[in-house]
Amino acid sequence: MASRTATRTLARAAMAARAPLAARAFAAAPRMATRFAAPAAASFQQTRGLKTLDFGGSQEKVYERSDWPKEKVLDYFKNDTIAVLGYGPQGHGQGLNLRDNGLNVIVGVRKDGRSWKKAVAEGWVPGKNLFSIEEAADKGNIVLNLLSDAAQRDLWPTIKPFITPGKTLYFSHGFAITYKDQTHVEAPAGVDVVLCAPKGSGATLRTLFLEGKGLNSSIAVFQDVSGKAHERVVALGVAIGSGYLYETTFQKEVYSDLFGERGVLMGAIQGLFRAQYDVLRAQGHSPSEAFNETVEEATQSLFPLIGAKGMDWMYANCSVTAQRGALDWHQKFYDASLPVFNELYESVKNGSETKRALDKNSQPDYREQLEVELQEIRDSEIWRAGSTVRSLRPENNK
Ligand SMILES: NC(=O)C1=CN([C@@H]2O[C@H](COP(=O)(O)OP(=O)(O)OC[C@H]3O[C@@H](n4cnc5c(N)ncnc54)[C@H](OP(=O)(O)O)[C@@H]3O)[C@@H](O)[C@H]2O)C=CC1
Ligand SMILES: CC(=O)[C@](C)(O)C(=O)O
Ligand SMILES: [Mg+2]
Ligand SMILES: [Mg+2]
Repeated sequence: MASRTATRTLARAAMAARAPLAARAFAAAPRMATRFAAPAAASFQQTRGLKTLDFGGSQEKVYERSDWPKEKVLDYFKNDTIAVLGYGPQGHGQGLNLRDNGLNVIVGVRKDGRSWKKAVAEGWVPGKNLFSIEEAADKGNIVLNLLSDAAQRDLWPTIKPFITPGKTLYFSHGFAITYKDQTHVEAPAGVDVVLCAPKGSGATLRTLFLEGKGLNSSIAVFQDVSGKAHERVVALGVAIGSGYLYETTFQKEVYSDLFGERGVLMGAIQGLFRAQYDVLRAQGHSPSEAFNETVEEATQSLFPLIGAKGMDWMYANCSVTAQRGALDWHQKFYDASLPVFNELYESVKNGSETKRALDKNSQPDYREQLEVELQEIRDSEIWRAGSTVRSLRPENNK
């Protein structure tokens, strides 16, 4: 019921949005698009670093790292030991960025596992700043729980005794706390519980930091015992290498994140690429043509234009033939996918997605199982064709 009402509401919103879109005569040539480009978001208040900005008509607060220069961050955390539990993509990115920022940071992972070896290879020293999960949780007064979400459930009874009053417990996902009926992770008494969720891969968090840039992250406070939880999570967000921070709640973060990664960011794009490629192949196009027209042109040419200046900018840099056709067809794709997105959101909200992630990713061979499916993707024609196409990029072909 609820999802049907939501579908109807969204469909109505879509109808309302359609008219002005058509009327806006999107046939703008590139130079027109530049002239009529929307003004940069207006800033209404600015206490250095904190701004209220207009996001498409809604006012939201964002925090920028300009309010937290390196010396201030160093001073702020001078008496703290930051323990990073887990060394997956986020443990790696956040841990190394904290270390390079000069903070007192230690890593906790299970001894001699894959993460332990990776941490040693990246300069963490056993007994100095690399410990078992229990030892690190004990030594740290700010504990960054960056274990896999399934391990956060399974190891909570082990970690909990070390999260004593006065400490700060930090997550990069609202998963464990929001779905506490499934994870049994309850905020411990006397502890600040905060979230800073980088909106991108840990690898990108690291590479952007090294380039002097920053990934955006969302922040939230679930439990504020010290009265300083908000300030501390902003400082931590900056210290791990975020560019700017926007506010959310644990629940909003986990709903949107699980939805987005299953949707456009990963699952939906994989499905769309595959469907288009299969039609082209069935109609007699060669693998290289099908791949180029589906993936290579998207990632190498058109999608970066969306990233640079928005959807209308990508349109404006394509032929008017392409613009006319894509504007006409986009609605059909919207209509076809809207019910799937609604079904997905419902599946996130009712706990089915988290239940499956917890069940699957707590199996002893979960990584091998995932790898089997990744290998199937790698072995499929589309991605084998892609490998050859990538090898032909001049920069890969020296
Ligand atoms: N990947 C990303 O870029 C993003 C992730 N997040 C969130 O950040 C958190 C960390 O995710 P991510 O960095 O991807 O890490 P992973 O999900 O890949 O988890 C990796 C860590 O969990 C450890 N682990 C898994 N199972 C166990 C176990 N049974 N006992 C002990 N350790 C275990 C692994 O250790 P070992 O190697 O020893 O198995 C490894 O150090 C999650 O909450 C995730 O949702 C948020 C934003 C983006
Ligand atoms: C990279 C990221 O933010 C994801 C896709 O949500 C995740 O890895 O969980
Ligand atoms: Mg995410
Ligand atoms: Mg995620």
